[in-house]
Formats: sequence, C-alpha cells, structure tokens
Amino acid sequence: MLKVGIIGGTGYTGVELLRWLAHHPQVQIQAVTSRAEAGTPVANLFPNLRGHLDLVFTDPAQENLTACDIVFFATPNGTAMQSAPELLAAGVKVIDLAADFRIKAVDVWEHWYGMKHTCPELLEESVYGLPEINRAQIAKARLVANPGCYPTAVILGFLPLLEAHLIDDQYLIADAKSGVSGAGRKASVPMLMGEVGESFKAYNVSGHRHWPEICQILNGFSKPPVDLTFVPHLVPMIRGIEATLYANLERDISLAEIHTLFIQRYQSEPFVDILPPQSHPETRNVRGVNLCQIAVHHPQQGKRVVVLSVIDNLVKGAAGQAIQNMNIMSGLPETTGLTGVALLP
Ligand SMILES: NC(=O)C1=CN([C@@H]2O[C@H](COP(=O)(O)OP(=O)(O)OC[C@H]3O[C@@H](n4cnc5c(N)ncnc54)[C@H](OP(=O)(O)O)[C@@H]3O)[C@@H](O)[C@H]2O)C=CC1
Ligand SMILES: CC(=O)N[C@@H](CCC(=O)OP(=O)(O)O)C(=O)O
Repeated sequence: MLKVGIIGGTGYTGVELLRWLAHHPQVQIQAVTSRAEAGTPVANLFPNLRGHLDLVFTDPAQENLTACDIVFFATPNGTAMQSAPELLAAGVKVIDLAADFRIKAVDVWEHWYGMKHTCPELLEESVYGLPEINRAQIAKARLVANPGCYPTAVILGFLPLLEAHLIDDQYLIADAKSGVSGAGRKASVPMLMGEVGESFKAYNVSGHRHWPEICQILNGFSKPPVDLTFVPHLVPMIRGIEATLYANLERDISLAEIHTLFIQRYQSEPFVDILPPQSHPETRNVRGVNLCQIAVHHPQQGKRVVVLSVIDNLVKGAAGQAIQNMNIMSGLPETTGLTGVALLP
C-alpha cells in the first residue's frame, strides 16, 4: 500500500483528492492537513465522505510527512516550494497541484507569480505531469508539477496538430471558459453567486499566468516559439472547462484526415477521448471524471481548423491527473482507482 499525505485537504482540489483516494485500492491516506480546520473530522466538513474516510484534519506545521511514500500539495502557489526540498531529501515523492515547479525558467516564474522562488535548483529536475507527453519521465520522477487546468485542455487539443506540423504555430488562439471552482474554495466577492450568476465575462485578457505554461510546453513541438493568444472566461457553472482552439492549416487536408490524426495520437491514452468529427463536446459529459473529450472541425473546408476540448478542472485538470501521475510514479496501472462515468443530467 502507498502511504499518502495531502497538504491542503479543505480546498476544492483537496476534497477531490480525498473523494478519489478514499477508494483507491493501493492507497492508505496517512494525513490530511488544514491550518484552519486542524482537529476537525474530515467527514464533519465534507459529509459526502461520511463512512468513506475516518480521518481528522491536522496542522501542517505539526505534521511529519517523512514516513509517506507520496505527498500531494493541494495548496496555493508558493506553498509546496517551502517544504518540497525536505520531503525529497527524506525520500518522499512530491506532486504539486499548484504551479511552483511548472515553469523551468525561474525569472519567468517569478515574473508571473510575483514572488521569489525558494528552491530554483529543483526546477530542472521537476517533471511536468501531463502523462500524454511525459509518461516515461513521470515514471522516474521524484517531483511532479501537476499541470494547470486550462493548460491541460489547451495543450491536449493543440498537440496532435503541432506534432504533425500541420498548423501555423505563429497564429494560435485558445478561447477558454472555466467554471467557478477553478478559483478555489476560499471566499471572494467576485466569485459570489450574485456576481457570477447569469453573467459571462473574459478576464486577464492582457496576460494570464497559464499563458507561459502553455507556451513552454507547446514550444517543445515548435520552432520558433509559438505565438499564442490565450483568453480565459468565467462562466456561471461550478465544474468544467471548455477550450475552443483555432489554428490555420499549413496544407490542404480533409476533416476525416485530421480526425484520424487525433484518433491515432490518442489511441492508447486511457483518459483522452476523441469524439466523432463535428461533435460538440460538453463539460457535463466529463463532470466528475478523469477525461478530456476532444472534437475537431474544419469549417467551410477553409484554411482554419477548430478543436473543441473539455475537461473537469478538478479532475483531469487537477486531482484526477495528480492520481494518474501517482499511479505512473508508483508503477501501478495508470487507471487504478480512476474509473467512473460522468453524472447526467
Ligand atoms: N481549483 C482548480 O480547478 C484547480 C486548482 N489548481 C491549483 O491547486 C491548488 C489548490 O487549489 P484549490 O483546491 O482550488 O484551492 P483552495 O483555495 O480551495 O484550497 C487551498 C487549500 O490549501 C490550504 N492552505 C492554504 N495556504 C496554506 C499554507 N500556506 N500551507 C498549507 N496549507 C495551506 C487551505 O487550507 P488551510 O488554509 O486551512 O490550511 C486549503 O485546504 C492551487 O495552487 C490551485 O491553483 C490546479 C488546477 C485546477
Ligand atoms: C476560474 C479561475 O479563476 N481559474 C483560475 C485558474 C485555475 C487554477 O487554479 O490555476 P492553476 O491551474 O494554475 O493552479 C484562474 O484563472 O486563476
């Protein structure tokens, strides 16, 4: 059994980790922390876990996690970097759901995250935890940087086209929409029902911190670096991300051929599902499951390809992908404890 610790168990990604790990056949949760709720039984705060978990939140400052095999950080940016070096030195593997180890260039990270990195020496070693591109490195990693939610949806959508050099990498557009759980569980006025409900807006159009993350990964498949415009939006739903991706085709190609390219690229990926051409993926069809559904379009058979990509931000965009990474790092079948069907309606 894998001994697992979770730092930040009261947030949305933390409780999502608990929901999945409570029934993971190879996991024993050793500790789950919260500063504000230390001493509270987990099931008191989250009654959906009653009967599934018999744990009490503990104070991270009092918790010794060096006996764990793996520790998940489901904490704000800038938290995992404070304790990761000590855990790694004790032989504990670390999966950070935040962004501390996602960006390789420390100056870029410090610019976008507005703080000093406390262990830049770990940036080279950390592995970007997107199994669809980095499976072999994840299997050997001690430190995994779980991808951001928007980057997961956007990268998986553009990837087959860039790998096949089918599109102009100097003109990429990602128009993405997220539900409010993407902003976390902490109270904030802009996330109130009265502010978000019955409304729809773009935000951070001039620059969102996921832009350098997406570019860093896409640049691995492009020379020169990609020119990407990324525009996030907030929609009045709780879970889900829909990314509509636009690119210009470099040569004549039919929709059937583009579709075949996607099918072949992801044919052995358990958590990427390519829908029939011209489908319209819906966030509700991936709600609560570790899955990215993608469909391709070729409007008017013109020069533009449009890719639609949906995920649940808390599952394939966070906790589910983190458990997928844990399975790979531990030599377990990748789908262990991660199967399920989305709830409709
Ligand atoms: N929500 C989403 O869709 C996604 C989130 N992420 C990332 O995952 C991380 C967690 O997100 P989310 O669950 O939404 O966040 P929340 O704000 O909902 O939860 C944060 C958790 O971290 C704990 N925490 C806060 N500060 C500290 C600290 N200094 N030391 C230890 N624990 C701390 C909080 O509990 P307490 O204060 O009681 O200790 C709480 O349990 C973030 O970095 C986020 O960017 C990534 C992908 C998607
Ligand atoms: C709707 C909303 O606010 N979404 C968040 C992104 C999600 C997130 O938590 O960011 P990471 O994936 O980098 O951890 C935002 O735009 O800041």
